[in-house]
Amino acid sequence: MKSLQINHLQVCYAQQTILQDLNLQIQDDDILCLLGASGCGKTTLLKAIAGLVPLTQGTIVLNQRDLSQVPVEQRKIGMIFQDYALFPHLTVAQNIAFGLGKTPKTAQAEIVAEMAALVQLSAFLQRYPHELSGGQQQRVAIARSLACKPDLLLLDEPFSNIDSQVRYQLIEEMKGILKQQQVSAVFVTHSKEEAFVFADKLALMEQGKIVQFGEPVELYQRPHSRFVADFLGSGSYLPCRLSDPQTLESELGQLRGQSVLTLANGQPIDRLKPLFCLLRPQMLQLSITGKPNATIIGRHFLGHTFEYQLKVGEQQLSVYAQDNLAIGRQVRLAAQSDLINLFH
Ligand SMILES: Nc1ncnc2c1ncn2[C@@H]1O[C@H](COP(=O)(O)OP(=O)(O)OP(=O)(O)O)[C@@H](O)[C@H]1O
Repeated sequence: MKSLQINHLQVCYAQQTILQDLNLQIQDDDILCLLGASGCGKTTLLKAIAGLVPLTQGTIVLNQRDLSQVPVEQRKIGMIFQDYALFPHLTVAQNIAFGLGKTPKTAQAEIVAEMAALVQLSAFLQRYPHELSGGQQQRVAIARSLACKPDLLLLDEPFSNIDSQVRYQLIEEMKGILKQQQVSAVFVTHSKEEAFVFADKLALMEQGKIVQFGEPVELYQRPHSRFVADFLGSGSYLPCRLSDPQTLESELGQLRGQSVLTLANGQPIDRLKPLFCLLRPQMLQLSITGKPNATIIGRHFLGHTFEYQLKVGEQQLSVYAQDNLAIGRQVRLAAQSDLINLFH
């Protein structure tokens, strides 16, 4: 079975610990995203997997092979950077063929043709990198990496230089190509939107540690901490209290869980501590009928919808709504209760 396993990894630069006790596992052709704030150690983790920085502790195992003693060039790992790192004096065909030195020339030509077709650049084989768009250059970089049949592809902010208009189309294409070629990938990004579109698995990092790992939808809908909740999307924390093990009381009325309520991290609720319920804007419904319980105190027009800031008691909440409503208007706000995330 294909897999990447990282166990108790520690990496230090000089006296500073950058990654500590980091554990991670992906399987088959999963695409893993490393997401986190600047300086949290994402690139360092990529470099550790590639063999470009030494490990202080721990192991990295790729397809049951411990990489500890395996030199960079024998790891069967491809790397793609945000600046594509193409050779400017080589054509597209020569760039794609670059890593195929030992392969006979006729086989090289076949692989180049196959890879160029895969990334839809068959008509561009004789061009030089400066004659290509950013997206096309990135496709060449991917074709060059895949030509060597890697076991794993590492991508460091691969889409950050791509125009936002074509970025998501390129991401979809790249995802399709990696799935077709059955190649696992680990990629780094600052953008949660890119992570949601490209990743099968998401590892959210904070100060050299993975704070939550899982499918993107799982992290978004079931964040284990406020840090994860806030990193992945906007939301407000509504004070509430437990009236029975399955029911919450708040300024928005009652919220009822499908089973006994716990904190978002699975720990039991401490009834002596203040309790807050995470409410994403899309979990709230604003209505102009019904008994008002909220006042509009701010609004932004987003094109496809409005985002309103509402005051509910002493609390401020954000909500999306289609209606064009004035600041100061009293409205009725209700919360959807099937996704309750509670924090102290
Ligand atoms: N060669 C180095 N020597 C010493 N410290 C380094 C070195 N490279 C990176 N660091 C430090 O290690 C920490 C993690 O850096 P890293 O590049 O892995 O972060 P990152 O999450 O990829 O950040 P960004 O999103 O800004 O690229 C930072 O504090 C950085 O200053």
